[in-house]
Amino acid sequence: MRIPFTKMQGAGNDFVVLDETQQAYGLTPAQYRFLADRHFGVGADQILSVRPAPHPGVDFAYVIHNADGGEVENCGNGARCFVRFVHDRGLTARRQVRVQVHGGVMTLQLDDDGRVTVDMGPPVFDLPRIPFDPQGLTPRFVGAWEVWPLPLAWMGGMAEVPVSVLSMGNPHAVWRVDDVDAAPVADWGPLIERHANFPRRVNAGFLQVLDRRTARLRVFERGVGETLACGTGACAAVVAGIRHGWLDERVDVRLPGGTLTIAWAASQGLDAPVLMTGPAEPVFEGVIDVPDLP
Ligand SMILES: N[C@H](CCC[C@H](N)C(=O)O)C(=O)O
Repeated sequence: MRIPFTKMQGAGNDFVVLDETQQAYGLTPAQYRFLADRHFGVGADQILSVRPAPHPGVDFAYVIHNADGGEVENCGNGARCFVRFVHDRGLTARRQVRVQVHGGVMTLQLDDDGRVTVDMGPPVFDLPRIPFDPQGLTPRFVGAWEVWPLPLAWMGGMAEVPVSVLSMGNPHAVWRVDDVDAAPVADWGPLIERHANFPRRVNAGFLQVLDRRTARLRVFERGVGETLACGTGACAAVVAGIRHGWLDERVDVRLPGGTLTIAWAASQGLDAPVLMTGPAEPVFEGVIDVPDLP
């Protein structure tokens, strides 16, 4: 099947974007994996599908597949690229669009300077909705909020990682570390991602607080591995930092691929929406023959 696509990136988190507003390609997980493959396909962290609005309350549907072929609930950097894509292709004349994702409805605003602000909706802390199974774990409190001591089997022994858990439509575990450059992202990221207490796996964020308005972050993403940036991960890390009293309500998050600005007015209530601002750039367009893969 010959498919046109647009390659895009948001702070180095990269995507293959497909316009399925006129026709659905009906791709299989193996075909999504092919598109994401950096040697045999186009290469991307996620595949984003633009689809028709499923109901009058939104302008489009937004479907996301990780590089491993699995469909997921949300993608923050992808949302910024989404609105840039639909505007640049003339699928809408509006600079603000609402999209339906598994994780809910988001409002995307294409700013005059080319950056994009996304209303990501409120964070979710209800453990079963993350989902996180606390079985066998006893939390301790930092500030007014739990930290869960996650046991990791490592080098024949047991390590313990203190994580804050929440959902931004997709699951996140955030660990505050002293130095992200020295953090065991490659070794412990996969162990956290697939930990038994996360029934649908989890995105693992490694947060370093520089000051109350500046943080560094590395993310080992569920279904991908370490990426240059993770939008929902930056949101989750700032929410965790604010709840634990480490951060103010507006933070610049420095990721390896770029900086995102996250704002969460927690003083107005935990159901306040999280706002994310950052770049969204097209890289190239192309056409690719996707083999029949069951
Ligand atoms: N790996 C994530 C999906 C993409 C999230 C990330 N690329 C973002 O910008 O939010 C998950 O499995 O939940």
